[in-house]
Amino acid sequence: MATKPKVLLLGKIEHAHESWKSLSNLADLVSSQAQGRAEFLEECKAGRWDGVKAIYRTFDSMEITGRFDSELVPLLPGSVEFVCHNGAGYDQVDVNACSDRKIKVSHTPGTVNDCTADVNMFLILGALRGFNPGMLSIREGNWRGHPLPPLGHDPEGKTLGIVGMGGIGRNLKKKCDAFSMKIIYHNRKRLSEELAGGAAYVSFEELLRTSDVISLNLPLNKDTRHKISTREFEMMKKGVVIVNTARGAIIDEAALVKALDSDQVASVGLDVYEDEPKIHPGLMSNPRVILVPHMGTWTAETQCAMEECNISNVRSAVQDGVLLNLVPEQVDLEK
Ligand SMILES: O=CC(=O)O
Repeated sequence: MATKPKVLLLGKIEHAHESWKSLSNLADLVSSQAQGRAEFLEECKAGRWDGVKAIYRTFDSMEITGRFDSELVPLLPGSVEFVCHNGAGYDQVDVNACSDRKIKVSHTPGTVNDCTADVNMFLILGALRGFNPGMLSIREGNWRGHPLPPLGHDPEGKTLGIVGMGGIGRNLKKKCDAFSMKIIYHNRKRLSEELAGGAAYVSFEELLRTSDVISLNLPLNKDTRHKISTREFEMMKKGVVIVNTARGAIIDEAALVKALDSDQVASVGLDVYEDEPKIHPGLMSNPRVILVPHMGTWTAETQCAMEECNISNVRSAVQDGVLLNLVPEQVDLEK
């Protein structure tokens, strides 16, 4: 009888237990007991994962392996053909290092759109309306605080600039339509009229110069790291509001703190940080900054859907040799 391929689990299955178990009809399910990156690399070098065809990894498995980078990927056994990442953002995986080894990478787009855009909406409303100072003072027994917090602003009629018009950006656009905001966007590629849904395409610079609220909805990679820094803050309207549910390192946090301190930026809503779980002290101490601890996808429904999606990718990889949600960088490699 032919031996079954192996599937390596890095991290935990928290919800989709039945689906995960059902994979055992196709593959031997194995998991690492490594307590950290050094131990995991040793396991790889010792041939512990030989025969593994697909890897299911979670965001939190960073604690076990660290980043899937150009040091780790070459140490994976030659049998590994697929890395299935449970998350829409896959900056924890060096896709080029995987492509060099002909390893295909998948992620879980789509499943996260609604819930991430919901947090985005919460941050836009919270930051524009300036709720945070009052929410802090009420818990200190101070009602709205003394002096009173400055008046907030209505979303209606404000220009929202969405940087990155993928699934989350487009979902956010629809939500903001309900608040009568004027939506402009910038994206690597201009979208069809149908996908843009009435949002106007503008250059990055025009978006920075004309938006009242800027929402970052683009992936983190070498081209987008610190895409928003001192120069970009200087181009923005004075008193701009910024929200980020994408990845912290898209913003240069030290430059953001300066822009807040000079009132160039009026308020900020953040779900993600440059060096999670550390938060820049200048953000932590500023009541005009709403801080959410990376909870964009933190709902029962979405966590479950993400796991199911990732398991479907593993199943399809093992059964049919194809990933359902191949990362965009590798789509051309397929041709
Ligand atoms: O941050 C969450 C995700 O990338 O899915």
